[in-house]
Amino acid sequence: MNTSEQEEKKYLNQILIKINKSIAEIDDRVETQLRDINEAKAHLQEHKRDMDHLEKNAIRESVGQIAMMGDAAVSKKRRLHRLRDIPYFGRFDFLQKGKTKNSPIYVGVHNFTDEEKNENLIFDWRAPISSIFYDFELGEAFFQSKTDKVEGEVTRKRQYRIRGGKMEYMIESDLTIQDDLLQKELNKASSTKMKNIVATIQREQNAIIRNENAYNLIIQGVAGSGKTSIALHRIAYLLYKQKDTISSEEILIISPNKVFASYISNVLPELGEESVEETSMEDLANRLLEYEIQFQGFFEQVSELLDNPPAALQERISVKSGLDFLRKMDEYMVHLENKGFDAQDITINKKVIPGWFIREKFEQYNRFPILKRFNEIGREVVASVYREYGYEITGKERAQLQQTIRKMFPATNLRTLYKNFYDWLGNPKLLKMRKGSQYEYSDVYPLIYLKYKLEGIQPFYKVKHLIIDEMQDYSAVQYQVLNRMFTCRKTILGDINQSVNPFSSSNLEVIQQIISNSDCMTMLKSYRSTYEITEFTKKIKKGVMAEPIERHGNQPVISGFMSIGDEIDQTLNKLVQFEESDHNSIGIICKTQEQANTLHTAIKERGLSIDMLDATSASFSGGKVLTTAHLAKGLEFDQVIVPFASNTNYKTEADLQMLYIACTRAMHELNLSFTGKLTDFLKN
Ligand SMILES: Nc1ncnc2c1ncn2[C@@H]1O[C@H](COP(=O)(O)OP(=O)(O)OP(=O)(O)O)[C@@H](O)[C@H]1O
Repeated sequence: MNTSEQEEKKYLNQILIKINKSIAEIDDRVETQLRDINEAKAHLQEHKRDMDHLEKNAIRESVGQIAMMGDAAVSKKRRLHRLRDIPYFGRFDFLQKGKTKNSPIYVGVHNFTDEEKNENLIFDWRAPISSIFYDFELGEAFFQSKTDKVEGEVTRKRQYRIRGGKMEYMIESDLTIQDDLLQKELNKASSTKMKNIVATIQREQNAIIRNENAYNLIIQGVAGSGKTSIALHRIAYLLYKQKDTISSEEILIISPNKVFASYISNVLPELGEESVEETSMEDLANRLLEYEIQFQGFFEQVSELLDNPPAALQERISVKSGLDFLRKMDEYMVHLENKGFDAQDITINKKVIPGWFIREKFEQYNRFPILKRFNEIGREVVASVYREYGYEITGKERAQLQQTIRKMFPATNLRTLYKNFYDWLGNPKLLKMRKGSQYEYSDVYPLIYLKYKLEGIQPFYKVKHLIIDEMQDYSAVQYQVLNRMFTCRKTILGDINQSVNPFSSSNLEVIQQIISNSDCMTMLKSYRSTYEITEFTKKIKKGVMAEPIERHGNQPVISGFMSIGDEIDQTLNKLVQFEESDHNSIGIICKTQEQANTLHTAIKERGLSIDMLDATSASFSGGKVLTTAHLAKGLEFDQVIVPFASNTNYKTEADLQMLYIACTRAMHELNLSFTGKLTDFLKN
């Protein structure tokens, strides 16, 4: 039963031998299959002339089948290679009620079966029985099998750290075990890509990952609570549990930007699943608007708001993001329906088609969006002229007819109708175009909503599960559009305290109001930062309920300077010191891109290097990074420096959010600096 560590190591070696044997068997099998394919192809080539159609097809089919078996073997081999590195990370001994013999259950990233003995040696972390590992300590326990609740007792529990097939350590379970391994994991320096947390998933996180009952699941979690990690593990879980009904191509993630997407890109492959498609609200908008409309990006909108925004801009943004605005748009649609279409008599070849007939057809086709009705009305007119007068309308007359019908409606162009909407609203100033006929970002989703109403847009039926990260950054209008475009199940996650645009953000109530049939789960424990950093950030945003993990480090330091030059100098010194530290990454996080640019120039002048992230960046490489709070959202660094924390730089509600986001990116160390007076947000 592998009681001692020595026995565990011996057992590990036996497992590795079996895994290696399986790999060798697959290699043999693939080699044979390859030979079979080549022989079949050669045979086909040689005897092509003597074969009939059916014989040729039979050979091609069998080559296809062997190739498919080959593909399956390759992916199995990939899984075995992963197991060879880390075969398992946990074990528990479960004595099922009514049985006398308990069996050790080893839990790993994948299943592994001894095919000769037909014995499961490693259980996939997503298997029903593996939930015991996450949900229970020693004592009574149960799991839900496909059909029953299976009860029993956990008599032993262990966790292992195995890397490269070598056991680095093993922890025997008592009640605090989870914390021991978790502490070790969290103490580690950051990595360039987000890691899987499969060995240390916490109970409340497990409940979210395995929640299959909720049709839509909304997760509000404090900074660093593992929302993104959990969402990715949930995808892996659903792909495993519902493999007959959902595949990775049918899952879509809406994430804030390409940098973030690159940062999280390793988690699913590490868990043995294919990556899933990722998009952003802007990419999606372009798709829905068929790339025909130019608009400002979200990043630019946020930048404008951080730079003394005019009150009118703030008003335009907040008006256009609320549910009331949508109601107005719906009223406008009713107005267009009732009063917009001005049906008139039409004369074709001296034959009159009365206006009432045209109106009747307009109303009869009300299951079509308005702009899609005109062709139908035209068809009806053609048929009726033939029926009533026995006259067949010519091609030219037909084109003329269509044009006449279209003219009965104020416009058929989305842009014009959108503009008309503001005139109808009695507030034309609410629409302000940017240079080059570019729309403001706040107009993009209202435009899509109007397009949907006027022309109809086909929903993305192929997507069977939609994940929306950073939910707080999307407006009610955006949720309405998403809800119509994606009729599938959704997992929506975010943190209202990390909104980068307070004028258009959505809180939980708004989201729940729009995404009906949703369950909400809250995560309060914060895993990313040390106790000291989490407590510090809680003072910046009062009322945040984050519970810090008991992992201690240095107190955050705030340094004041007499001149900006001195402040920049110290920032550069810190960058030099970082090279000698144990840390893998440092993030210098500014409020605005302009400030980041200033620092970048100073860094280069000093002959130092740093990776600057801006709105055009597409990947995250860790190490030394200079960026803005907006782009740093979702990322994390061993050490964070927040420069320019003065009362002139951080003074508005939007600034406060940025400061909070910047500070919560720090895992182990946080330094802030200012010139002149410290921002009030840091005085407590
Ligand atoms: N159970 C866990 N075991 C180990 N590490 C964990 C666990 N939960 C979270 N973490 C770590 O905490 C950090 C934060 O996780 P993640 O980025 O998923 O949180 P988040 O809630 O999305 O954060 P934010 O909203 O602040 O961007 C990551 O380093 C992640 O690996």
